[in-house]
Amino acid sequence: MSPTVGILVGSDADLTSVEGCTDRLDGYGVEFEVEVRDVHTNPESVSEYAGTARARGLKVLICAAGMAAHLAGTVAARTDLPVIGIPLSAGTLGGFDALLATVQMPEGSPVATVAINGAANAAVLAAQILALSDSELAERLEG
Ligand SMILES: Nc1c(C(=O)O)ncn1[C@@H]1O[C@H](COP(=O)(O)O)[C@@H](O)[C@H]1O
Repeated sequence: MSPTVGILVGSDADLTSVEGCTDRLDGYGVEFEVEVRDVHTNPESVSEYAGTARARGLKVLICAAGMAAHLAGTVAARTDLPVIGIPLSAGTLGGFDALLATVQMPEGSPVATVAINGAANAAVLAAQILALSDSELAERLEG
């Protein structure tokens, strides 16, 4: 099956921070893909990913980044798919910078933001969204 959840992280160093998300999605039997895309060094690559996501069968996007975390907001500006943001603790401000950068989106481009390092809840939220049109997944979530 092709993935329904696309997970982007801003850096290779962030990959371990989304393991709580990928482990949960695995447990729910949800197919996902994980890619490293950095909007600061390669904004075109982030735009391309977000702009083609729906056509490639993705239904929910999850973006995790620390510090000046513009990744989720940029993705949200380029797609109508639901976007979940995971602010990561990194640098000197403990993730508060990433939290504000992720959550404070303008009207019309929401990012559903979980807690700092809240990777597991991002998976739960993504699965809940998918379960709206997938009764078998809904049953697995209840169980
Ligand atoms: N906030 C972003 C974005 C982005 O928003 O696209 N890309 C990387 N980063 C963050 O910068 C920090 C250092 O990244 P590097 O490891 O690439 O130097 C990480 O916390 C990453 O999430």
